[in-house]
Amino acid sequence: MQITGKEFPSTNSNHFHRYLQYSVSILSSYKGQEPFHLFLKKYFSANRKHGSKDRKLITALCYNYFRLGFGVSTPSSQDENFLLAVFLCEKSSSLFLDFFKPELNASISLPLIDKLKIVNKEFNEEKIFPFSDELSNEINFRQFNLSFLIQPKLFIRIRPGFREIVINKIKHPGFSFEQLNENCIAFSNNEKVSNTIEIDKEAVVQDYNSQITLDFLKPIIENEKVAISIWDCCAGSGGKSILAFDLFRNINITVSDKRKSILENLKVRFEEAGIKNYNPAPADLEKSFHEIDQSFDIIIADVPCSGSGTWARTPEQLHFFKKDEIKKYALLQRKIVENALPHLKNNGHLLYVTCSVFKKENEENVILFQEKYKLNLLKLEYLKGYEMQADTMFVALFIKVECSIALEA
Ligand SMILES: C[S@@+](CC[C@H](N)C(=O)[O-])C[C@H]1O[C@@H](n2cnc3c(N)ncnc32)[C@H](O)[C@@H]1O
Repeated sequence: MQITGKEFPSTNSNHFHRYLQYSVSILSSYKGQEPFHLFLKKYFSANRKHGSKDRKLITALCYNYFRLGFGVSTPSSQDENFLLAVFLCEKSSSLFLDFFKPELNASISLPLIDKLKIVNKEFNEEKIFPFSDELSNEINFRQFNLSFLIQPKLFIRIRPGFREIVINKIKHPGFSFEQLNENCIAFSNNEKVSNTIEIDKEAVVQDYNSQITLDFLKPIIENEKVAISIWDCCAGSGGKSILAFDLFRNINITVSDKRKSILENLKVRFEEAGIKNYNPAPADLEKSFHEIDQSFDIIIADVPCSGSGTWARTPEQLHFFKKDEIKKYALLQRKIVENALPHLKNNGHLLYVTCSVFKKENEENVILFQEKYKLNLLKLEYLKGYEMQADTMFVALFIKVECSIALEA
């Protein structure tokens, strides 16, 4: 959403002031208790006075504000910070900014690097992300910080057999899109692709890097003559499992998750996707569990995590995430892997995935898995989304060399 100001019902100065007041008041009542988009949805349904243009503008003002993270150097009023955020995060001339700060609006279309020089007394981009001491050394700190000032793209993955149909559909209504590889299309985040494409049947909405998380499994599965058994043990609504079905024909898949409700979503998505042959089972891997009594060739552990590699999509997390949660996630991830491992065959593979940039959840867990669980690390990689308006993910592939944890009877 661009705040050009053309969308304002009038250019009356009262209007501009009111938008700022609404946004300040919304942010003062938001304490990070739920994702900001859900909070806004509730606010707008309780405040019917805001029409659709108001809603878009207030939403954009608030998200831009969150994008500043901890970068504001000098104490200034919240109004000033909202205007600074419009200047840094928007790309084209804004009547709104022009009203309050015409001198900044005159430079709004400059490259980000030049805009940062203009406001270098008020804003330090190296302070946007507040957890630098927890960040993996693999992540380029400056680029990662700058990525928060730019809204990530929306990505879809075209499903097998639907390429022509999807490309024709998105060409016709004049969507602006970029084809990144055979199956991956990027849109600006405002494009309403779900009105045009049959989501989950023809294409899935899936981040660019999420689309390549299973590439490490290709050499293991592709040349196998017999069917490979896979357990997607934190399956959520099934993004990785649908990807596995689309990539590999010779697999049997079991999906589980702690939340029964998300498995219901998975079932709906699988139905849309035409996937019938799978075993669903709720299983909380933090505890010992009895719902799964089989051993698998491959376990995909796309574990719950801080999500810090996706915070450019949810920049409110920069303000509300608590550092001590990183350790809690790292411990939960260990527990999940520990409880899943007895169900991995000897010489079977564990694919460990997070969307975190924190070393505790990634490299440090990888070290622990090797030492404590006798897994051999084959490969690891950060899939760096901050360079391309996508999510950043971490993937590590292990092989189980000996049965160190016995399967419960
Ligand atoms: C990163 S999400 C999975 C995303 C999913 N694989 C996808 O690609 O769409 C992590 C999932 O782990 C699940 N989870 C959290 N705690 C768990 C636990 N103790 N046992 C099993 N699953 C858990 C969450 O419900 C969530 O759906």
